Amino acid sequence: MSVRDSLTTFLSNEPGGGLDAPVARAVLKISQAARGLSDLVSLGLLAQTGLPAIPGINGGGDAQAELDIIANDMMLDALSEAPVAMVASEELDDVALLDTGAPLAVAMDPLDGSSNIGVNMSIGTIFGIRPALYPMGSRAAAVFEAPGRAQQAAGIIVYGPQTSLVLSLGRGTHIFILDRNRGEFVLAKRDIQVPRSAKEYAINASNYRHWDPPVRAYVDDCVLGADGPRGGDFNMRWIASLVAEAYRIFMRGGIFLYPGDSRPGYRQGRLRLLYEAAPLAFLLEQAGGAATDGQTPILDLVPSSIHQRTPLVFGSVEKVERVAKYHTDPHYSAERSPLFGKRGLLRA
Ligand SMILES: O=P(O)(O)OC[C@H]1O[C@](O)(COP(=O)(O)O)[C@@H](O)[C@@H]1O
Ligand SMILES: [Mg+2]
Ligand SMILES: [Mg+2]
Repeated sequence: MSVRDSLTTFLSNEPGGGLDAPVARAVLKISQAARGLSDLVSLGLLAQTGLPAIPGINGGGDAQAELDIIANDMMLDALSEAPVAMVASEELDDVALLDTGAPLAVAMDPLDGSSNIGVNMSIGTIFGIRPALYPMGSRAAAVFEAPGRAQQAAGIIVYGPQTSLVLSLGRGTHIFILDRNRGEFVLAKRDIQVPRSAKEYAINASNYRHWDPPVRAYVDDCVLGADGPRGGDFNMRWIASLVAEAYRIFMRGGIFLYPGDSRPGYRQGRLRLLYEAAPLAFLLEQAGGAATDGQTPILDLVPSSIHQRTPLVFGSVEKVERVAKYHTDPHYSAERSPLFGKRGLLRA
């Protein structure tokens, strides 16, 4: 395999059946839908405001933009031509049944970062593919009530200046770029590794007052920079598009946090375990990075419902581990900064 091989060539060389393997067929169908979606996004016709043509609320409880609904329909149409038994989508209340005897189940966020549609910023698609294994007679949703480690493949597609696919079939994480002249995704980087050291952190800092003390302490120390216990300065980034933040972290390292907070409905954060956090965690672990809910690896968590939320911390391993220490080790969350006194009061 060489850089510039097509996704089709890449998949045909994968062990376990090449292009005939169910996972390869599902990935190809998703990539074809993504090509169509990329064209639609780049035309901008649905992006004037990002507001919904027909106002609606999705299965996850968020307002839907027209493009959210179109992306969902395009992905579902594509998956109905793949060996997929069922789909759990951010845009559907319940699991959609396709070919019920087929071997795969797909969880997806058809369009992530949709608040960015109207402002011409990167948005994306997130998907995780797992075996459609469930005891006879149980609900279809039970198939998704298994840890993220059950995934066989996962990917994100970023519709940005480039349309990029970050893909793992469980043997490393690879980047493909949509080559519009060839009309297909081509391999751009094989076996990427999340850089270990980086000076960027990403968090929606407007929620500072709602965070728990360990998260405040971590961010306080980043803000203190060279004057604090970290002994060096940081940059902060917030795009409000999970796929775009993730792509930057795959390229440059760093850390992303969307913690639980004290706002009503945000105790478990904002992001969804099954179709946002778990696929990303799969890609990150395959690229030498890490993803937790603050302490526990995301891939060990079992969703109890398809739209369950989770706090999410991901990026370079050492940084993610450091955040966990702020939750468990008083040495990290206290005494190491001039803000100690304030923190002590907060924790009391
Ligand atoms: O507006 P906030 O609270 O900063 O949240 C931003 C987060 O919400 C999301 O937009 C949620 O995804 P959806 O757009 O698929 O609902 C993430 O992409 C992003 O990280
Ligand atoms: Mg999303
Ligand atoms: Mg979405």
